[in-house]
Amino acid sequence: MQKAGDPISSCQRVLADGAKRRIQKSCVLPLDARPSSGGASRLKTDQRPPSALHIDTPSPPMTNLKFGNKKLPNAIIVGVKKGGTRAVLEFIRIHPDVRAAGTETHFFDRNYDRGLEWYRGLMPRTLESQITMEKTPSYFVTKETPHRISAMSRDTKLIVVVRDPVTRAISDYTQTLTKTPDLPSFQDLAFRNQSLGIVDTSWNAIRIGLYALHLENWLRYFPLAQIHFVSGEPYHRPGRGVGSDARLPWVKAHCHRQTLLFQPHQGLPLP
Ligand SMILES: Nc1ncnc2c1ncn2[C@@H]1O[C@H](COP(=O)(O)OS(=O)(=O)O)[C@@H](OP(=O)(O)O)[C@H]1O
Repeated sequence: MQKAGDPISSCQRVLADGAKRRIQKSCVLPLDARPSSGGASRLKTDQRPPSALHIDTPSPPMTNLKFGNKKLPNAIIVGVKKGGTRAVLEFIRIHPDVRAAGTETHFFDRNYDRGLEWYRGLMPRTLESQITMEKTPSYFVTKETPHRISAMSRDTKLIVVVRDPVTRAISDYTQTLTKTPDLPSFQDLAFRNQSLGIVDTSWNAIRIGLYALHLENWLRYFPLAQIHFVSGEPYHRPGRGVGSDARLPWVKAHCHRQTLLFQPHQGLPLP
């Protein structure tokens, strides 16, 4: 693995050229893990001098190669919805030893009946040394999920991205509002009695933010040490959360600040 002080690597140059992350990650593949190329059809491998094996054989485009196997995730971002989970996953997966499912699988809450092989099929191919991840924020508040994940593997690392529950609720409400424009106001939904200030904790946008309540369910199946909590707050400031985040030192190690491009208004690294 590259050290923080190393000069710019070929991987970083690829990133600087604007190539896709998939190519960037291929930079770190050990030579002995690369499959032999299609040049063998012209000359049998055992007829060739050993020195020529890697020199005069044209390589197929890297994007056409399939490395490794699909594995069940070692780590899952289980929540919380609107906590900044996408940003955290995108920053973590900059690390060349991490590969993640592109979309939310919802396996443990909506698709459990499809079985583990279906779930495995959604995962990216990884080498032995690489970590497989996925994120589905609704897992955190789904009663069955902790038990189901522990049945898959009790060693699964869990990541929970938390955010101020009030701003989280507003973010959640705003998203719903875009799909349902005639939704009652936030205040109408948030309070059971506005004049007495009694909050309606049964409203989903509020209920999701009762982190301690949901956590109790997880602690029945996983020790606290296996659950990693991340504050999503730094990720909510455009342009922050990467170079300045001491918890993600590998981001600095693998990417020069200048090569990390940001989506305007959001701050996610470009795919
Ligand atoms: N760096 C960065 N890039 C992009 N978006 C960021 C980032 N940091 C935080 N956010 C804010 O996180 C909110 C979305 O959270 P999630 O990714 O967990 O949403 S979801 O549950 O997957 O729908 C959503 O919050 P709101 O804007 O308040 O709705 C995003 O703006």
